[in-house]
Amino acid sequence: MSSDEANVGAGVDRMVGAEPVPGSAKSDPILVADGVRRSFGGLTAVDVEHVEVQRGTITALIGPNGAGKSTLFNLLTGFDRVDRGRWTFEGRAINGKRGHQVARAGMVRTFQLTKALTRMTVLDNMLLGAPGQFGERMAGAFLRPVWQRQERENTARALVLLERFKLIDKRDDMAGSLSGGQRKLLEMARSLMTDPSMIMLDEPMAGVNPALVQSLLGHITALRDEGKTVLFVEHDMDVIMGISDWIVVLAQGRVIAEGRPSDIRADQQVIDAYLGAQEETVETQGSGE
Ligand SMILES: Nc1ncnc2c1ncn2[C@@H]1O[C@H](COP(=O)(O)OP(=O)(O)OP(=O)(O)O)[C@@H](O)[C@H]1O
Repeated sequence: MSSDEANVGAGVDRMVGAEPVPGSAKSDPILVADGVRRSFGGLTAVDVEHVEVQRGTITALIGPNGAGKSTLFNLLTGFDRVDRGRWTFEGRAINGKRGHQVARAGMVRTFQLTKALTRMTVLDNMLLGAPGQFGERMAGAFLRPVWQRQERENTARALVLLERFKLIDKRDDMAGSLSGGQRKLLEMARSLMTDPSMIMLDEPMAGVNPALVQSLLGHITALRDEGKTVLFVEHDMDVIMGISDWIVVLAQGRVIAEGRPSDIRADQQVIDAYLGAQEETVETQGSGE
């Protein structure tokens, strides 16, 4: 099924009124970034003039290798520092905040290389993602009932999420024993421990076997359908075209195009900068076999 069948075919255009041009205004943006710039030595990795992400959509961030996608994710989520730029989340400025503060504000992210702690159990990995963890030692004896209640609530929430992501049978296994795809599921489940309104997924499908791809896709669309906003970086064009409401194309750190999947497919600049290059790569790989 093509994206347009999935999104428009179901009669749902979640991007009503949005113009397919770089920096276009959205009717209900959850994230708005302005003049975000990051250089490494002489290399400008990110130089985004203006971008808005519409609430309650799946927006894909695509672009060739080295386009600046991960760097932009790191900046927006407080895992790297900008040279300049400001951005708001839910109408509040969050530039300058650190990762945990951004998460507390309601925007969480996963990483390209999953950060599951391999020598901890699946359940303990989930609890690490829990909000406001008191330690027993830090809390002191008189606060013990408070943190015990919080721990019970966190564990209950973790178990519900593990059930949802079909990892419940693995809860006492070491995270290191999970397959690549299961680790992606664990990371997604863990990111939901704080009940965020926006989830940023960095290459959620990379290294995932085809059987789990469908399951991950189902989880991503389910999050959107619950009203959460998903921004994801991905290279697999079938996945991108299949689930995205909107696509933002980055090349050399700049937004060169934005639009619905059908706009992006027809955009000559995108084909030249990215899709053409992808096809060439596929052909080259094919001829080498
Ligand atoms: N910590 C760093 N130090 C120096 N250069 C960096 C650093 N992080 C990223 N870069 C450079 O910034 C540019 C953008 O990198 P980034 O990883 O953001 O691209 P990307 O679009 O995510 O690429 P890919 O699709 O390959 O993951 C690249 O040229 C990269 O080499």
